[in-house]
Amino acid sequence: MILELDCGNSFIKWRVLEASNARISAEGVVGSDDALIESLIALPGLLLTRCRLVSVRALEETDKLVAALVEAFGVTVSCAGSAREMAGVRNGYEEFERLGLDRWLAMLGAYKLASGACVVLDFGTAATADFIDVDGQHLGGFICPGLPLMRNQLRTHTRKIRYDDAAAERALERLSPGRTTVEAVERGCTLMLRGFVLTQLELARGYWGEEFTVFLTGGDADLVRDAAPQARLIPDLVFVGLAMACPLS
Ligand SMILES: Nc1ncnc2c1ncn2[C@@H]1O[C@H](COP(=O)(O)OP(=O)(O)OP(=O)(O)O)[C@@H](O)[C@H]1O
Ligand SMILES: CC(C)(CO)[C@@H](O)C(=O)NCCC(=O)O
Ligand SMILES: [K+]
Repeated sequence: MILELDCGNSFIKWRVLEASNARISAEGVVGSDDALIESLIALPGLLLTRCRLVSVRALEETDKLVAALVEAFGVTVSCAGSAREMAGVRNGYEEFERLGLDRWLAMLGAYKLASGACVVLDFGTAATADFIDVDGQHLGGFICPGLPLMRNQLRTHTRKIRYDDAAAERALERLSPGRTTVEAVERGCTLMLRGFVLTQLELARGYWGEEFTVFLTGGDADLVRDAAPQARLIPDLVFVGLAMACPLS
């Protein structure tokens, strides 16, 4: 069995694949290294042969996680690394190694699935956009605060914005102007993300007319789906790219 990990800034997304047919036999989202190891140990019949991971965390944090995996499961771990070019995609950053690896892998996956010009929109801790031309050239991208960061900035820097997660979820049943604080904040931030999507689509039309594919991914992608009805929602886009960057044969 193969363990795949996407280590973001807030969460670790994990899944276990059968080595023979690449079917997903278990998956989850956890908040810490310890929670990951616990979730995996709890799986009946787990026999890990390999592990591949992508991390946007600090090197020391990633090394610590790798060491914990080796210790707990005796597994060999491959980590995705930066590249100037891979699978037909050319990294557009001035310093290619500075581009976030989650963005890079999502781009590899997107370009493979689209076989043409595409925009990748990822909604996690940060919201990111990346543009890939029909010939695989990465034109660059944008990084903004995602919903969790926007919400937390408001909570942290104001005295009177306080509410719980359940209220936040209820507030998003509609997007009309809020009549309570929680509605005003949750709907306002959601509209910011939708505005972000619309702007990226406008930019893409400027480059390519209607000849491009839009990909949505990340934990909050669902919240912006209405803004891009033509988009392909691919929650595991980073994992698609991870398999390309870290082949196990
Ligand atoms: N099962 C889940 N556990 C945690 N968050 C979830 C879950 N499902 C959806 N989410 C949403 O996903 C968001 C987190 O996004 P995601 O997991 O893509 O990235 P992340 O690890 O926070 O950050 P990064 O962008 O660095 O990968 C949260 O704001 C939350 O609302
Ligand atoms: C932007 C995030 C936080 C999105 O997860 C990640 O891709 C990252 O840390 N990137 C490094 C900076 C950059 O991509 O320019
Ligand atoms: K991510």
